[in-house]
Amino acid sequence: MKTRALTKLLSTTATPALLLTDNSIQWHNSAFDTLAKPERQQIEHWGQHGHDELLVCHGMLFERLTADDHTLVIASGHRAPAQQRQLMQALLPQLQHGTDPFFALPQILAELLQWQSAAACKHLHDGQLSLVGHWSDGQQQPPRTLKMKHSLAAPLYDDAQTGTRVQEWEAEDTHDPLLPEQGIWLGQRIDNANGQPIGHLAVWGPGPQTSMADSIHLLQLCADLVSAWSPSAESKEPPAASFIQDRLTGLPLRDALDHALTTSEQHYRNGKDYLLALIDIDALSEINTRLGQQEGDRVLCAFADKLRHVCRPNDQLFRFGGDEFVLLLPAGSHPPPIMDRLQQINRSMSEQLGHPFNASVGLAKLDEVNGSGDELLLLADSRLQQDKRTG
Ligand SMILES: Nc1nc2c(ncn2[C@@H]2O[C@H](COP(=O)(O)OP(=O)(O)OP(=O)(O)O)[C@@H](O)[C@H]2O)c(=O)[nH]1
Repeated sequence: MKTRALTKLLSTTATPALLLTDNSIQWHNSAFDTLAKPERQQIEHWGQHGHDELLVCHGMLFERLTADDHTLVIASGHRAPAQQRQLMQALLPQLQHGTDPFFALPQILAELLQWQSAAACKHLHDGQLSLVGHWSDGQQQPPRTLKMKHSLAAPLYDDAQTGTRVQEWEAEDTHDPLLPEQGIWLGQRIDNANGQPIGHLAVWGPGPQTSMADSIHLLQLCADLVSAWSPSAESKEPPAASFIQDRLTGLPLRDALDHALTTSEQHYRNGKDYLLALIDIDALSEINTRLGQQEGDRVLCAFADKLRHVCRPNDQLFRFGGDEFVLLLPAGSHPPPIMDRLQQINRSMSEQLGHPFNASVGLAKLDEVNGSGDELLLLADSRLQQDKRTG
């Protein structure tokens, strides 16, 4: 069990959580601290030695999840403990493997709450939504960009007070391209730690097979989890979006990358490592000449969109120059499978464009260059040139 991922995820949730390793307390969140001492002792003792499967304490229901030498004790409330447990069991392994929660959650939510469809969107610039995860009729659907004004979710972003919205619709009421003729839609906005909307979750279909209250409850819990997982909860760095963005792709540019590299150098000195991927579209000049500048622009935008979709909350993406992009990713003990993801993007770009597409890549880690951001870029560039030569 990756305890660091777990503790990060649960640190800001409002319900108490406690992690025991070899039967002694390794970590607890601040909600656990707010309980009276006898209650804390009761929960700890039950976590270590209790025979009952569940514990009711302080009006909450506590459950244990055990793996290897670790026991995670979490309060789940009375309403939907089994669903919360299933949610965590489905979501945590995906997060530990570096899957973006926006990609993973729709399938989990649709199956758990038995809705026909579910989606998770990130809020982009210029009134656009990036549909990252979309589960419909038992299948994962491809990611795409949507116009906010056509989405039933638009009021969630207009009115900061209303984070949750339920709506019945009929075909004539909406231009939302995701929705069938009629049904019920439930949406939940996701705010970051500063209260700014970063996206939303939605489920829809003929109606919930389980109770609507359970669906609302679980969507709200997921929004809290995604918010806790997002980088702004712990980082005081200005987001890349505070730099001027590229007008074509909406991505931050070279100055934002320079800033991010300086920040990475500082984190490196505190023991964190980073992986940089320098990515260059092959033969864009040929596409421009053969198919026109507009097609070249379309290729750049589509590629930027696809790269955006594979970014996890802590990953950063930049347009580095004409046809070059940079992905800067925190690199823990399990490096993200970035080569696999880029190969998938190459394949889906070729399918989408109807002509062959390839982007070459050079990868380098900060610890290979003793923590120097400039040298990190140089090393990634020399590997990119090598990749171009060898194909
Ligand atoms: N359509 C379009 N083209 C661009 C833009 N920015 C740069 N380019 C083009 O990208 C091409 C980059 O040229 P090169 O660096 O030689 O790259 P390439 O043709 O992709 O060739 P290789 O990278 O060697 O495979 C040039 O033709 C630029 O005009 C843009 O915003 N839109």
